[in-house]
Amino acid sequence: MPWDKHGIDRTIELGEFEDRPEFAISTVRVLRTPRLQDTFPELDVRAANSSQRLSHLLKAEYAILGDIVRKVGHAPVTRAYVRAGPRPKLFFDPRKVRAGIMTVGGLCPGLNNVIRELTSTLINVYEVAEVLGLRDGLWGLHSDEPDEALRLTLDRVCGIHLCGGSILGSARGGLSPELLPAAVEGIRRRRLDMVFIIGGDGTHRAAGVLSAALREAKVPCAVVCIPKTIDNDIDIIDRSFGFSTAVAEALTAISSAKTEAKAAPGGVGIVKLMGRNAGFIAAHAVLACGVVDACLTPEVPVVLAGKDGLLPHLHRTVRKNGHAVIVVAEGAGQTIANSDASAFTEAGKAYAAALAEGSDLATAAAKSAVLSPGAATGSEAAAEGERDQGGHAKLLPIAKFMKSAVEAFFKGVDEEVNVKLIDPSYIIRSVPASANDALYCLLLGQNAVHAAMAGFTEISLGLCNNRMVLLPITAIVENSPRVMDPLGRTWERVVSCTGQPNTAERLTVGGGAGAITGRTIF
Ligand SMILES: Nc1ncnc2c1ncn2[C@@H]1O[C@H](COP(=O)(O)OP(=O)(O)OP(=O)(O)O)[C@@H](O)[C@H]1O
Ligand SMILES: O=P(O)(O)OC[C@H]1O[C@](O)(CO)[C@@H](O)[C@@H]1O
Repeated sequence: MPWDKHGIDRTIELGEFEDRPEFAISTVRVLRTPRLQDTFPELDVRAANSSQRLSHLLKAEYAILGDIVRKVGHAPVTRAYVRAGPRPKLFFDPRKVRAGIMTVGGLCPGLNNVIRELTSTLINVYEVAEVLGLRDGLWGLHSDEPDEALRLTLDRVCGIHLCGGSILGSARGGLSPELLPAAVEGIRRRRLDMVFIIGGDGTHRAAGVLSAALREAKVPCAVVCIPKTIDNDIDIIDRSFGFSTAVAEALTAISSAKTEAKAAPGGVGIVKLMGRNAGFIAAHAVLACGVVDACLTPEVPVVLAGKDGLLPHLHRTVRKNGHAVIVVAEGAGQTIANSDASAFTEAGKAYAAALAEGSDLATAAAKSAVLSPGAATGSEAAAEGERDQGGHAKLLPIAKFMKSAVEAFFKGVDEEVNVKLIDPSYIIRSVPASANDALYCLLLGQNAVHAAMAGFTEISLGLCNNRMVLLPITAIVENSPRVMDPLGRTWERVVSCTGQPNTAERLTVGGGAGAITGRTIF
């Protein structure tokens, strides 16, 4: 059957590209992926991949194009990535391989799936000598527990993916400059040929530092990262595993908020979701459930009063529907989160007075921009305050602030409001992976092992245009954590779904008179 059996929309002749050079690709540059062979050519065993379980061995030149969409003005040079998969030649002799696995950072649905798949691919496909599960993130490199206590076997990993969490434990910290030499020594002492480090952007940075130190110390150990974060803030890849499970779990909380808000007079449900720098979880949950009236994310300024004010929008929504639901990402509005919420009573009074005088809703909203200086200034405390082991600033409680601000505003309007704050918190990331994420984890685990066995190092991997590719860690960390484009299509969809005022453009021009904005804090 010919490939065009269903008919074709149009044919673009190459000649057309010649006339329209802005669409043409003349050069494809495949991103270089480091290999141990470059540093340790003398150790390259160049063994034929003789696994009985593999029949599709990839040729070195297989690559996946990075830019699928071609826009006017795109450079004629495009990126491509090395395709992941089993290679015909191995750097290591599988029977001698000793491998280590670690999970680093916060939990994420699917961690156990990846641990199980790494272990079973190493044992079943390559029949390696030893697989060790190092405990408590990067701290595992410093532990002197005997290998027997850490050994991962097929029995040990059987069924672990049915539970959330990580059987190895997960932690932040463990690779400060003072700890780095001991971490390298830990790898040398255990004679590890490859370490699989499952973690987020911070972990990738740590893995880059560790790889460089291993190279310098002449330790021939492959470092392969597997990107993990429910925040979906790792650059280049289509998505990180666990993200869609977390979004699905968030829908349960939003649905409860809707039910609670509907049942109470003047009900307003607020759901707080994770997302320190990036609002992907909040935005995707809002789009997926379709019952939310306002979404606050770190990327888009939070404007509470005035023409584009969220509070007048909520009042309108409650008046029209009897209730409203708000989703707040934890990193949103950090410059206002500890300002004086009671000041919004004045905003509510001014808004109500304008309505009573016969102003239309837009004019009344504009008049609500009457605020005490305490509310308008906010605070930068989140950037300066306490930090966790990963160096992240402890966030200010934006969801609680929103609850107080809504209550204060409705008090000023003199209307009843019942605000219910739901914080599903760690629930969304401690659940087992969905089927979709489980499948993704399987592909990641298998391909990570294939890459390490072939000698790739200082790399990560993931889906790129729906194909599994290998990526240098340096390329991953360059623009991670990534954030949602406030002027992009996802945010536009959120605004059209919620009906909230779009305050995104203020990111570039700063807050207008009377507007309260919460800028992004990185
Ligand atoms: N530049 C760096 N150099 C050395 N180690 C680092 C570096 N950045 C991060 N790390 C280490 O990696 C650990 C994990 O990083 P981080 O806490 O940012 O979590 P993460 O990997 O981004 O995962 P999550 O998405 O759960 O936050 C840190 O606790 C720290 O020990
Ligand atoms: O409290 P912990 O474990 O540091 O994790 C919180 C952070 O982890 C993340 O979920 C990323 O995994 C962030 O959204 C959140 O701020």
